[in-house]
Amino acid sequence: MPLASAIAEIEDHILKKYEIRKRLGKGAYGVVWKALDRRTGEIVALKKIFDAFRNQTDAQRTFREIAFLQEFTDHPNIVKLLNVIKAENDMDIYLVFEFMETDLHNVIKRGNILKEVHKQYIMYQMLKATMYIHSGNCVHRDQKPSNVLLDSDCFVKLCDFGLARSLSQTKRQLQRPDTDPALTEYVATRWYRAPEILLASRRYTTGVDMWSLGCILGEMLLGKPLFPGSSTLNQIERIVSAISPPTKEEIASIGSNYGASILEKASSGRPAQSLESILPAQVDPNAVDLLHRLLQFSPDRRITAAEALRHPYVRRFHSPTEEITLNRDVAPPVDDNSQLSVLEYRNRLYEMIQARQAARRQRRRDERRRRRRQQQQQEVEGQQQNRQDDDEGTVTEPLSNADYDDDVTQASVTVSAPAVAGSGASGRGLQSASTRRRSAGRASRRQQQQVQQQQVPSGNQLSASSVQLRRTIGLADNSSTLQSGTGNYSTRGPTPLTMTSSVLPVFNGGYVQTMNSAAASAAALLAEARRQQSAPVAMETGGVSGDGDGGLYKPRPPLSGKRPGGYHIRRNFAAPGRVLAPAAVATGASVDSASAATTRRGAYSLTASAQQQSQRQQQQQQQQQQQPTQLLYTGGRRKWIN
Ligand SMILES: Nc1ncnc2c1ncn2[C@@H]1O[C@H](COP(=O)(O)OP(=O)(O)OP(=O)(O)O)[C@@H](O)[C@H]1O
Repeated sequence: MPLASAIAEIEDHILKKYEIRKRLGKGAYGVVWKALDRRTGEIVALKKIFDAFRNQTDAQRTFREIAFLQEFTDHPNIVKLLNVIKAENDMDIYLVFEFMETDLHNVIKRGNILKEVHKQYIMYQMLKATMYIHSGNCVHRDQKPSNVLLDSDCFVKLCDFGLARSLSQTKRQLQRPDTDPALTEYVATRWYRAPEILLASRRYTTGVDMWSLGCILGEMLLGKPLFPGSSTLNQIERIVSAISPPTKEEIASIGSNYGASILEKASSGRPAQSLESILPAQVDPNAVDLLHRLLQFSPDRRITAAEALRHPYVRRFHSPTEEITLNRDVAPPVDDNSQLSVLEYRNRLYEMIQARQAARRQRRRDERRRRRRQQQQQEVEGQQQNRQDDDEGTVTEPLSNADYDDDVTQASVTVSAPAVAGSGASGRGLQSASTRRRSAGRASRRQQQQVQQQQVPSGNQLSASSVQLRRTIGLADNSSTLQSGTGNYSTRGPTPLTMTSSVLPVFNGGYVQTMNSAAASAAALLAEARRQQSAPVAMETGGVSGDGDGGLYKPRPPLSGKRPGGYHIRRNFAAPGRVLAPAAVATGASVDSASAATTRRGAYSLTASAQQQSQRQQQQQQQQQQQPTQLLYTGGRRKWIN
């Protein structure tokens, strides 16, 4: 559809806020566009749900989608709803989401793009999101490749919660004698529908999502849908011909005579195959094993998301600290079982929108106040320090640290050159230690101010969904080894934030502590930025081994050719205790040896020598050789190339 006619579908008050860039996709309920938020410069996905309150079912679906998205907003693998805007005609609704570059359906369709490591990483992230939803006693019920959004780093976000349901509310409903069976029926996409749903069982569990995940895994392995049934009967036929046949007890447990008779009919049709015979011969045996465990006829036998996260297929990504759960039942504010009138749903939704707007305004006010206070405080501190420096005499220029700079420029993100006070051994030791410390401190403050004064870049320079972390680090040294340091972090984007982490004195071999502290500061800043912006923010930092960013990295399969190295920048930080320095990631070494490696690196930055430099270059070359197969992502949707 040409952009002009797309724009004609969008109301003026929306166009004032968002500049439409292109159409991204269309589902049964809405059209999604890529758009620029004119206020923040952020690129977003704008979904228009047409006639959102056409009837009770649609009104309930719209309400549920928004309610569940709000509940699950804290999970990194679930798409974030940034805004909900009502239409002037009171019929449509606009949802604003963080933007993702493509979806899994499009990627699979392009053929041969996903390497094994990508499939594993996608499954891992899907399992994480699913475990989170299930831990809130909810089911998504519509997992399929087009609802798996992806970016060029192979980062996954699950979307479309229009069919999500709370199992605690469903359980209460089933206990009621007057239960209307129609309420438990739903129309998820057939190819990903679990057998119990196809067979009209009224007892559904989190197992329905696990089945869909099996179908998604099968589709990634096969390169096309695993069970593309043309009707409900044909769907069941395809399933029973490929998986182990259900036992009599399993059939009886469906609790539906209709289901049992359909199953009988389907089983007598097609000749039995096996999953292995459908899949290509060279498929990873771990993938086949996980597939078998997901595609069990009986939901009780199906592997759970929590169990699957420990499966060998996703082992290389398994990280318990990142596999978070919700320790409460999630339920939408209107009980799923009490159907309201169309008007009631609409009014409840409008109330929700107003409450969100008020909360956002308040957050902005608080943020402005906080920034003003912070600025005043920094000015006072700066004046005090300058007075103190002047009292003490000599002012010298900060020492540069070219080595450190070298390291930093390897990464693709902005990292300011640090001011590092060197030891005598560095050959720059003519100044006194106290002068060096003062000048480094002054330079660090100056840099911090420069970072704060940075203009917020416009949306095309920086996607605000990926607020960049700028980092300056000043290391003060008073012996030949690294002893203490501070890391200054700041985010850029709609609401720039800064933070300084003071690192407790550490000793040679204790560099991990520095890294832990850096990770903790970065994580705290990220949380704060998220809180203040009610928007998805991520931080990025760069560097290589020993730059104090431990814990911010994670091995991940690069889908993008943009960043070198066998590790990728981490968007959501693990608990500070978990340190995975790039050196360790690249070599598969443990944290202890990462610590040792980074300590050497720390010492190196202070005592540069040609020999160490060549050692480091060799190490970098090795790291580059070890990186997994890379894909080039040339930007834009559907532009994935090998
Ligand atoms: N945040 C996003 N960023 C980029 N593309 C998106 C985003 N959200 C949705 N899309 C694209 O739009 C398509 C439709 O979105 P969505 O599934 O939310 O619509 P729907 O009408 O609810 O679909 P369905 O027919 O599956 O119910 C997705 O498959 C995806 O390609």
